[in-house]
Amino acid sequence: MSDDDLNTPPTDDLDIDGTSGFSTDLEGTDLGEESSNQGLFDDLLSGEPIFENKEVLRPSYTPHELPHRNDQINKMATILVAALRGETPSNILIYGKTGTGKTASAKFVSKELESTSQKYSVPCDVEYINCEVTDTQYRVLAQLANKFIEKNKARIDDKIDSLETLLEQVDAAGADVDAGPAGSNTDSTTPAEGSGSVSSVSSRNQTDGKTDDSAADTGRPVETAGSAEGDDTGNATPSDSGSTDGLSTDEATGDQPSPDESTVAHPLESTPFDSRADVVERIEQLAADKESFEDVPMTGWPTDRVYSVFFDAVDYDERVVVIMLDEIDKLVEKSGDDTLYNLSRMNSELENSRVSIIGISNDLKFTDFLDPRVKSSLGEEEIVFPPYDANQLRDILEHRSDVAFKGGALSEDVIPLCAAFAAQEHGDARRALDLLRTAGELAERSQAETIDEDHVRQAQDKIELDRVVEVVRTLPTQSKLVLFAIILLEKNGVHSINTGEVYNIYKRLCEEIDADVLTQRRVTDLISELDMLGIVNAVVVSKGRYGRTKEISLSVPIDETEAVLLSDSRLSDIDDVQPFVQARFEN
Ligand SMILES: Nc1ncnc2c1ncn2[C@@H]1O[C@H](COP(=O)(O)OP(=O)(O)OP(=O)(O)O)[C@@H](O)[C@H]1O
Repeated sequence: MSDDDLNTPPTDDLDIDGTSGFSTDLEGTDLGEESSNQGLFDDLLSGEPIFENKEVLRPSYTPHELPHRNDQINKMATILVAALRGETPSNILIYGKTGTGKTASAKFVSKELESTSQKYSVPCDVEYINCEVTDTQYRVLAQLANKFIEKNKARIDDKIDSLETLLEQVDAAGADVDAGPAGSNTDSTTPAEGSGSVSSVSSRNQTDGKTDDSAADTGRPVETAGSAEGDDTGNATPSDSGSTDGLSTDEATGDQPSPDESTVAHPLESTPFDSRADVVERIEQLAADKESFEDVPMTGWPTDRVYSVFFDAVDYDERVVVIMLDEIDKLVEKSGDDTLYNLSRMNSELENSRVSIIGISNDLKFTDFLDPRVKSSLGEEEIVFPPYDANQLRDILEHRSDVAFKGGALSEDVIPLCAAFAAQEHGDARRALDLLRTAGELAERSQAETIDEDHVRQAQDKIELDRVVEVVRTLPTQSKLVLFAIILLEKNGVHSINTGEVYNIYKRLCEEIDADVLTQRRVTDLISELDMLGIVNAVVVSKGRYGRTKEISLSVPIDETEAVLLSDSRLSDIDDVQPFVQARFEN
């Protein structure tokens, strides 16, 4: 706390009626009782809002429809349907430029997969990881381990609930249950029936050593009671066992009541349990399993321990697991291909479950850095997402704008223009949606009644500037120094800047802030990188017998870029830059 802070009276002491010295700040403001505010926001609210629901234009919104992605979505579904048949789906590599709907389509398909798997009670889990955020093997495995532990615990709770209901039914039947089913209960429905957890009572952890042939074990989809609408996927086939209780009658042991003895089944009859004690023992064992799960901390364990916890968590139950690794190239770039290697060889060791990987990337080149075995395993199936053209982008925007804007808020040429701008970039739907949203915001800010072409052009400039600011802000210091040298030259009216001139000023700047001085060759590379980022334009020109040289010019607004550079605390130490420019002809 500063001295000033200490001298500031607590707000409770503020005397707004003007009797104390602190009232001056509030002079002229009307805080009268009849009006609790002064309409600061009223004016802004009074304009007819342009947006009906702005959220649908934000990147976080998941659309229900994805026009122009049917082929890719169908291909993914055709591969992943294997999971619903209890088989291991091939691994999939999805690639395409940014904003081509890869993530949105993959998430859409995985949602459908999970809901269909619930419908047919086929255990299938999809886990999504964004490798730009979770970018080390440790973090990926830890995150997956914890997610599966959570799922296992939830499943155990369901199983225990189901078994406790079974116990209640056994008790209600009131027979000599330890002697086997007596057939005296009045409720013919076992708790597992229609509970949606058909696989639950029949896990590999059964202590009685019995197996059941429920769908969960064979992987065949079984309709649960209440969800037997039939096969609307055209792919999954409901169980033909004719038994929907998931607990095979083969398991029932003990004295089977003969049909004439009783027409009502005992609660334990079609279960793997012989007695009440068996059920109690199973509940205790499940509770002990749950207790034994230990969450992985986000740092600190040896990686092989994390892997082994993850492995056990996945293998705890019979299921097909689909692991979706978005921005998979970032993971490989940051921490190599160990994670992918470990994930892709898991299936040969798993006993109960099967793992399939979906990798999503903007850039196929990352596969060059993969071990050939990982590369061929990961790329079993490849799905390409081509860029959208202007017409497709127009459709996408039209779908969203119906919900996003008030009727009549868009003038006719707005959507075609947004689509055309985004198509010029690289067919990026995210960019198109950003443009439309920003144009709407600019129109709203200027209290216009409709969004017009001008708002779209302003939005394009604003987005471009935001991009430049972000790129420049996150450059490494050395690149910032090179860029600063180019800016200084341009500001001093130097045209056709060459690498030697940039290098001389760059060296002076380095000395000024005590930074390492790189070689001219390295600085030439940094200039090429700035060129690739679209911040400078560097063209090689031939100087006849003097050889070839690069002519460099700035491609971004000079003042804004300089301001961003000077907001870096190291560069802001450079006081008087004028003398540096004199250095450009020195060697
Ligand atoms: N066909 C489409 N229909 C509707 N919206 C779409 C479509 N394709 C993409 N979008 C929207 O565009 C935005 C970007 O899509 P998405 O995140 O799926 O792209 P991506 O290819 O994964 O990009 P990146 O590689 O940068 O992650 C999202 O808001 C998404 O909802």
